[in-house]
Amino acid sequence: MEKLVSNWFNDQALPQSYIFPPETRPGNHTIPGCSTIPVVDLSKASGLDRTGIVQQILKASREFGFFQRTRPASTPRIRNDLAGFKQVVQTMKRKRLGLSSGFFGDKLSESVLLSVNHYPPCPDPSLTLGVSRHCDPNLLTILHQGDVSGLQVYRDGEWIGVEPLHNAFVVNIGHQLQIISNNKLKSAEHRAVTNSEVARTTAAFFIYPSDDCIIEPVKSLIDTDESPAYRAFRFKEFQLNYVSRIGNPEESLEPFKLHV
Ligand SMILES: O=C(O)CCC(=O)C(=O)O
Ligand SMILES: [Fe+2]
Repeated sequence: MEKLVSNWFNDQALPQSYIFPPETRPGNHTIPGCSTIPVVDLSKASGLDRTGIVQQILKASREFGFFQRTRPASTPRIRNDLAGFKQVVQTMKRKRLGLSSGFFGDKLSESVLLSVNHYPPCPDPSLTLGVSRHCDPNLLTILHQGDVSGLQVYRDGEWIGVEPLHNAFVVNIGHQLQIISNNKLKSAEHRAVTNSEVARTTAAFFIYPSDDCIIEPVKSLIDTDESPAYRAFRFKEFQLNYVSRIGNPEESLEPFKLHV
C-alpha cells in the first residue's frame, strides 16, 4: 500500500484542495518530539507495582489526556498489550475509580474500530494537515505511531509533538471517558502533521460504546462537593452532534452539559 499511495505526488505542488485556511495551517516552525508526555511501562502492571502504574495512568489522563505505554517485547502486539491494559483498567476500577466490576465491559466498550491511516510524503507540510485538530468522540483510543513522528497534542496554548517510541502505544482519552469521569479525566485535542521526507502509517484502535449505551457521569466519580457536569444521553445522540462539530471540542460537549 505504501508504494501505491506514496508515489502519487512525484514532486508536484500540493493540490489546491489540500491547502488549509491560514489560521489552521501548521506553518513552518518545527515542533520537536516532547518528552513530557508520560510513558507507562505495562510490563510492571502486575504484582506490587500495579498500584503505582494505575496512579501514573490516572495522573497522565488527568493532566494530559494522553500517555504512551511500552512493553519490553521486540514487536508490539495489540492483543497482548490489550490484555495488560485490561488488567490495569480492572485495578483502576477497583482501587481508584470506585467503579463496579464489568463497568467497562458490555455496552461501554462494545464496538471496536481499527483504522489505518497512511500519510504520503507531502510537497509542503506547512500548508496542510494529515488529520485536523479534534478530540476523539469515543471512550478510549490506542494508537500505534510507527517510527515516524506526526502526532501533536494541544496543551497550555501550544502544540507539542508526541515522540514515536519503539514498542509503545499512545493512549488517549476520548470524550466519553471525560464525561463518565465528570471531567476528572481529560480528552485532549490532537492533530497529525505531515512531512516532506517519508511516508507515515499509523494504526488507531478506537474503543466505542454501542449506539444505545446510556452515557452519564458515574456517581462514584462525582465528589460530594460537585454536581454532575453532564446529563444522561444515548451515545448515538452524541455521535450525530459530533460529526457537525469536529474540531470544536467545547461545541461537541455543550449540548450535553448541565449548567448549574
Ligand atoms: O495518525 C495519527 O497520528 C492520529 C490519528 C487520529 O488522531 C485519529 O485517527 O483520530
Ligand atoms: Fe484522534
